[in-house]
Amino acid sequence: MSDALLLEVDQVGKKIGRATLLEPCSLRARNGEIIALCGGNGAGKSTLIRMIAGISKPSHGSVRLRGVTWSENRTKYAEALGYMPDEFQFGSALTAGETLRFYASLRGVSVTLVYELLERVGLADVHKRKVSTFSKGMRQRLLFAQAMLSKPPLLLLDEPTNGLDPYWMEEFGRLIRSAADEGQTVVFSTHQLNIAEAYAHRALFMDACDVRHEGSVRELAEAYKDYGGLYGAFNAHVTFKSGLEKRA
Ligand SMILES: Nc1ncnc2c1ncn2[C@@H]1O[C@H](COP(=O)(O)OP(=O)(O)OP(=O)(O)O)[C@@H](O)[C@H]1O
Repeated sequence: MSDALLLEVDQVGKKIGRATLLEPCSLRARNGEIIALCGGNGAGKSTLIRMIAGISKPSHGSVRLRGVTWSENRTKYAEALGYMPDEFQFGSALTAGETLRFYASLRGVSVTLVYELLERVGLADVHKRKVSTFSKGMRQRLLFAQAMLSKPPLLLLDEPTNGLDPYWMEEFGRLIRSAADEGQTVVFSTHQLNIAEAYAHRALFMDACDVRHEGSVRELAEAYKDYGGLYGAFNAHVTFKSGLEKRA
Protein backbone atom coordinates (compact mmCIF):
# COMPACT_ATOMS: atom_id res chain seq x y z
CA MET A 1 0.00 0.00 0.00
CA SER A 2 1.40 3.44 -0.87
CA ASP A 3 0.76 6.83 0.70
CA ALA A 4 -0.56 8.31 -2.52
CA LEU A 5 -4.18 9.44 -2.15
CA LEU A 6 -6.38 8.18 -4.99
CA LEU A 7 -9.92 8.88 -3.83
CA GLU A 8 -11.22 11.79 -1.77
CA VAL A 9 -14.89 11.75 -0.83
CA ASP A 10 -15.57 14.97 1.00
CA GLN A 11 -18.85 15.45 2.89
CA VAL A 12 -20.84 13.79 0.13
CA GLY A 13 -24.56 13.47 0.72
CA LYS A 14 -27.67 12.78 -1.32
CA LYS A 15 -31.24 14.02 -1.06
CA ILE A 16 -34.15 13.48 -3.43
CA GLY A 17 -36.99 15.83 -2.54
CA ARG A 18 -37.55 15.45 1.21
CA ALA A 19 -35.88 12.04 1.35
CA THR A 20 -32.27 11.70 2.55
CA LEU A 21 -30.55 8.82 0.76
CA LEU A 22 -27.18 9.54 2.33
CA GLU A 23 -26.10 11.84 5.15
CA PRO A 24 -22.90 13.77 4.33
CA CYS A 25 -19.92 11.46 4.73
CA SER A 26 -16.22 11.44 3.90
CA LEU A 27 -13.78 8.77 2.80
CA ARG A 28 -10.14 8.76 1.73
CA ALA A 29 -8.51 5.87 -0.09
CA ARG A 30 -4.85 5.35 -0.94
CA ASN A 31 -3.37 3.28 -3.72
CA GLY A 32 -3.43 -0.43 -2.87
CA GLU A 33 -6.06 -0.11 -0.17
CA ILE A 34 -9.14 -2.36 0.13
CA ILE A 35 -12.18 -0.79 1.77
CA ALA A 36 -15.39 -2.64 2.60
CA LEU A 37 -18.72 -0.84 2.91
CA CYS A 38 -20.83 -2.88 5.31
CA GLY A 39 -24.46 -2.25 6.23
CA GLY A 40 -27.95 -3.72 6.14
CA ASN A 41 -30.47 -3.31 3.34
CA GLY A 42 -31.07 0.34 2.55
CA ALA A 43 -28.06 1.51 4.59
CA GLY A 44 -26.80 3.74 1.75
CA LYS A 45 -23.96 1.64 0.30
CA SER A 46 -25.12 1.71 -3.34
CA THR A 47 -25.97 5.40 -3.08
CA LEU A 48 -22.41 6.19 -1.99
CA ILE A 49 -20.92 3.88 -4.65
CA ARG A 50 -23.03 5.43 -7.44
CA MET A 51 -21.83 8.90 -6.48
CA ILE A 52 -18.20 7.75 -6.51
CA ALA A 53 -18.87 6.10 -9.89
CA GLY A 54 -20.07 9.46 -11.23
CA ILE A 55 -23.50 8.15 -12.24
CA SER A 56 -25.38 9.93 -9.46
CA LYS A 57 -24.74 13.55 -8.62
CA PRO A 58 -24.16 14.39 -4.94
CA SER A 59 -26.55 16.96 -3.42
CA HIS A 60 -23.65 18.14 -1.27
CA GLY A 61 -19.91 17.67 -1.16
CA SER A 62 -17.47 16.46 -3.77
CA VAL A 63 -15.70 13.32 -4.98
CA ARG A 64 -12.17 13.57 -6.33
CA LEU A 65 -10.47 10.74 -8.14
CA ARG A 66 -6.82 11.27 -9.07
CA GLY A 67 -7.31 14.86 -7.94
CA VAL A 68 -10.22 15.73 -10.26
CA THR A 69 -13.99 15.74 -9.94
CA TRP A 70 -16.22 14.15 -12.58
CA SER A 71 -17.32 17.55 -13.88
CA GLU A 72 -13.75 18.94 -14.00
CA ASN A 73 -12.27 16.13 -16.13
CA ARG A 74 -14.64 13.34 -17.08
CA THR A 75 -12.05 11.44 -19.17
CA LYS A 76 -9.38 11.37 -16.46
CA TYR A 77 -12.00 10.45 -13.86
CA ALA A 78 -13.64 7.67 -15.92
CA GLU A 79 -10.32 6.16 -16.98
CA ALA A 80 -9.38 5.72 -13.34
CA LEU A 81 -12.47 3.67 -12.59
CA GLY A 82 -13.75 0.11 -13.05
CA TYR A 83 -17.34 -0.15 -11.85
CA MET A 84 -19.42 -3.21 -11.08
CA PRO A 85 -23.05 -2.21 -10.42
CA ASP A 86 -25.29 -4.24 -8.12
CA GLU A 87 -27.69 -4.97 -10.97
CA PHE A 88 -26.86 -5.21 -14.64
CA GLN A 89 -28.32 -6.86 -17.75
CA PHE A 90 -25.77 -7.95 -20.36
CA GLY A 91 -26.90 -8.17 -24.01
CA SER A 92 -28.52 -11.61 -24.08
CA ALA A 93 -27.53 -12.43 -27.70
CA LEU A 94 -23.79 -12.17 -27.03
CA THR A 95 -21.42 -14.84 -25.76
CA ALA A 96 -19.21 -14.19 -22.74
CA GLY A 97 -16.16 -13.70 -24.98
CA GLU A 98 -18.03 -11.30 -27.30
CA THR A 99 -19.34 -9.36 -24.33
CA LEU A 100 -15.92 -8.82 -22.82
CA ARG A 101 -14.37 -8.03 -26.23
CA PHE A 102 -17.07 -5.39 -26.71
CA TYR A 103 -16.16 -3.70 -23.41
CA ALA A 104 -12.45 -4.10 -24.22
CA SER A 105 -12.89 -2.27 -27.53
CA LEU A 106 -14.75 0.55 -25.77
CA ARG A 107 -11.77 0.97 -23.43
CA GLY A 108 -9.02 0.31 -25.95
CA VAL A 109 -7.90 -2.83 -24.11
CA SER A 110 -6.07 -5.68 -25.88
CA VAL A 111 -8.02 -8.88 -26.67
CA THR A 112 -5.22 -10.90 -25.04
CA LEU A 113 -6.28 -9.42 -21.73
CA VAL A 114 -9.89 -10.51 -22.35
CA TYR A 115 -8.91 -14.18 -22.36
CA GLU A 116 -6.56 -13.77 -19.43
CA LEU A 117 -9.44 -12.28 -17.44
CA LEU A 118 -11.93 -14.96 -18.51
CA GLU A 119 -9.40 -17.48 -17.22
CA ARG A 120 -9.03 -15.64 -13.91
CA VAL A 121 -12.78 -15.58 -13.29
CA GLY A 122 -13.19 -19.22 -14.38
CA LEU A 123 -15.17 -18.54 -17.56
CA ALA A 124 -12.56 -19.42 -20.22
CA ASP A 125 -14.11 -22.83 -20.90
CA VAL A 126 -17.55 -21.31 -21.47
CA HIS A 127 -16.52 -18.17 -23.36
CA LYS A 128 -18.54 -19.32 -26.41
CA ARG A 129 -21.75 -19.66 -24.42
CA LYS A 130 -24.39 -16.95 -24.55
CA VAL A 131 -24.53 -14.88 -21.38
CA SER A 132 -28.30 -15.49 -21.26
CA THR A 133 -27.53 -19.14 -20.37
CA PHE A 134 -25.30 -18.16 -17.44
CA SER A 135 -26.21 -18.60 -13.80
CA LYS A 136 -26.29 -15.59 -11.44
CA GLY A 137 -22.80 -16.35 -10.11
CA MET A 138 -21.36 -16.72 -13.62
CA ARG A 139 -22.85 -13.35 -14.66
CA GLN A 140 -21.38 -11.80 -11.51
CA ARG A 141 -17.93 -13.13 -12.43
CA LEU A 142 -18.30 -11.73 -15.96
CA LEU A 143 -19.34 -8.37 -14.53
CA PHE A 144 -16.33 -8.44 -12.23
CA ALA A 145 -14.05 -9.21 -15.22
CA GLN A 146 -15.61 -6.26 -17.05
CA ALA A 147 -14.73 -3.94 -14.14
CA MET A 148 -11.14 -5.22 -14.08
CA LEU A 149 -10.59 -4.92 -17.86
CA SER A 150 -8.44 -1.83 -18.05
CA LYS A 151 -6.64 -2.50 -14.73
CA PRO A 152 -8.12 0.76 -13.39
CA PRO A 153 -6.59 2.46 -10.34
CA LEU A 154 -9.98 2.19 -8.57
CA LEU A 155 -12.17 -0.91 -8.58
CA LEU A 156 -15.63 0.07 -7.36
CA LEU A 157 -17.70 -3.04 -6.73
CA ASP A 158 -21.31 -3.09 -5.54
CA GLU A 159 -22.03 -6.40 -3.79
CA PRO A 160 -19.58 -8.32 -5.97
CA THR A 161 -19.92 -11.59 -4.02
CA ASN A 162 -23.71 -11.64 -4.38
CA GLY A 163 -24.59 -15.04 -5.91
CA LEU A 164 -21.06 -16.46 -5.74
CA ASP A 165 -20.54 -19.98 -4.41
CA PRO A 166 -18.09 -20.49 -1.49
CA TYR A 167 -15.17 -21.29 -3.81
CA TRP A 168 -15.65 -18.15 -5.93
CA MET A 169 -16.29 -16.02 -2.87
CA GLU A 170 -12.82 -16.92 -1.57
CA GLU A 171 -11.37 -16.59 -5.06
CA PHE A 172 -12.88 -13.12 -5.33
CA GLY A 173 -11.03 -12.23 -2.12
CA ARG A 174 -7.76 -13.47 -3.55
CA LEU A 175 -8.34 -11.54 -6.81
CA ILE A 176 -8.92 -8.23 -5.02
CA ARG A 177 -5.90 -8.86 -2.78
CA SER A 178 -3.70 -9.43 -5.81
CA ALA A 179 -5.16 -6.29 -7.49
CA ALA A 180 -4.31 -4.32 -4.33
CA ASP A 181 -0.81 -5.81 -4.25
CA GLU A 182 -0.36 -4.33 -7.72
CA GLY A 183 -1.43 -0.92 -6.45
CA GLN A 184 -5.11 -0.91 -7.39
CA THR A 185 -7.55 0.41 -4.80
CA VAL A 186 -10.72 -1.59 -4.15
CA VAL A 187 -13.91 -0.20 -2.63
CA PHE A 188 -16.64 -2.82 -2.35
CA SER A 189 -19.97 -3.20 -0.58
CA THR A 190 -20.86 -6.47 1.04
CA HIS A 191 -23.19 -8.30 3.40
CA GLN A 192 -20.49 -10.93 3.94
CA LEU A 193 -18.59 -9.68 6.98
CA ASN A 194 -16.28 -12.71 6.82
CA ILE A 195 -15.09 -11.59 3.37
CA ALA A 196 -14.57 -8.04 4.65
CA GLU A 197 -12.65 -9.38 7.65
CA ALA A 198 -10.48 -11.68 5.55
CA TYR A 199 -9.59 -9.30 2.72
CA ALA A 200 -10.32 -5.63 3.48
CA HIS A 201 -7.91 -3.25 5.19
CA ARG A 202 -10.61 -0.86 6.37
CA ALA A 203 -14.36 -1.09 6.92
CA LEU A 204 -17.11 1.52 6.91
CA PHE A 205 -20.18 0.51 8.90
CA MET A 206 -23.29 2.14 7.48
CA ASP A 207 -26.85 2.30 8.73
CA ALA A 208 -29.93 4.43 8.10
CA CYS A 209 -28.19 6.31 5.27
CA ASP A 210 -25.27 7.29 7.48
CA VAL A 211 -21.69 6.15 8.18
CA ARG A 212 -21.70 4.96 11.81
CA HIS A 213 -18.08 3.92 12.13
CA GLU A 214 -14.90 3.59 10.15
CA GLY A 215 -11.81 1.68 11.15
CA SER A 216 -9.00 -0.73 10.44
CA VAL A 217 -10.43 -4.23 9.94
CA ARG A 218 -7.49 -5.81 11.75
CA GLU A 219 -7.93 -3.55 14.79
CA LEU A 220 -11.72 -3.98 14.88
CA ALA A 221 -11.46 -7.78 14.56
CA GLU A 222 -8.85 -7.87 17.33
CA ALA A 223 -10.83 -5.58 19.64
CA TYR A 224 -13.97 -7.71 19.17
CA LYS A 225 -12.31 -11.12 18.89
CA ASP A 226 -14.35 -12.54 21.77
CA TYR A 227 -17.58 -11.27 20.18
CA GLY A 228 -17.29 -12.66 16.64
CA GLY A 229 -14.54 -10.42 15.26
CA LEU A 230 -15.77 -7.96 12.64
CA TYR A 231 -19.30 -9.29 13.06
CA GLY A 232 -19.18 -8.29 16.73
CA ALA A 233 -17.72 -4.88 15.88
CA PHE A 234 -20.49 -4.32 13.33
CA ASN A 235 -23.18 -5.22 15.86
CA ALA A 236 -21.62 -2.87 18.40
CA HIS A 237 -21.71 0.11 16.03
CA VAL A 238 -24.83 -0.50 13.96
CA THR A 239 -28.33 -0.56 15.35
CA PHE A 240 -30.10 -1.77 12.19
CA LYS A 241 -32.40 1.10 11.44
CA SER A 242 -32.06 0.41 7.74
CA GLY A 243 -34.82 -0.10 5.23
CA LEU A 244 -36.45 3.24 4.61
CA GLU A 245 -34.94 6.49 3.47
CA LYS A 246 -35.08 9.30 6.00
CA ARG A 247 -37.67 12.01 5.46
CA ALA A 248 -37.40 15.56 6.71
N1 LIG B 1 -34.54 6.86 -6.12
C1 LIG B 1 -34.75 6.82 -4.80
N2 LIG B 1 -35.67 7.62 -4.22
C2 LIG B 1 -35.88 7.61 -2.88
N3 LIG B 1 -35.19 6.82 -2.05
C3 LIG B 1 -34.27 6.01 -2.57
C4 LIG B 1 -33.99 5.96 -3.96
N4 LIG B 1 -32.99 5.04 -4.17
C5 LIG B 1 -32.68 4.55 -2.95
N5 LIG B 1 -33.44 5.13 -2.00
C6 LIG B 1 -33.35 4.91 -0.55
O1 LIG B 1 -32.03 5.28 -0.16
C7 LIG B 1 -31.60 4.47 0.92
C8 LIG B 1 -30.26 3.87 0.60
O2 LIG B 1 -30.42 2.90 -0.45
P1 LIG B 1 -29.19 2.08 -1.04
O3 LIG B 1 -29.68 1.39 -2.28
O4 LIG B 1 -28.03 3.00 -1.16
O5 LIG B 1 -28.93 1.03 0.13
P2 LIG B 1 -27.95 -0.23 0.18
O6 LIG B 1 -27.15 -0.09 1.43
O7 LIG B 1 -27.18 -0.36 -1.08
O8 LIG B 1 -28.98 -1.43 0.36
P3 LIG B 1 -28.94 -2.98 -0.11
O9 LIG B 1 -27.99 -3.69 0.81
O10 LIG B 1 -30.36 -3.41 0.11
O11 LIG B 1 -28.54 -3.04 -1.56
C9 LIG B 1 -32.71 3.44 1.15
O12 LIG B 1 -33.47 3.88 2.24
C10 LIG B 1 -33.51 3.46 -0.13
O13 LIG B 1 -34.86 3.13 0.14
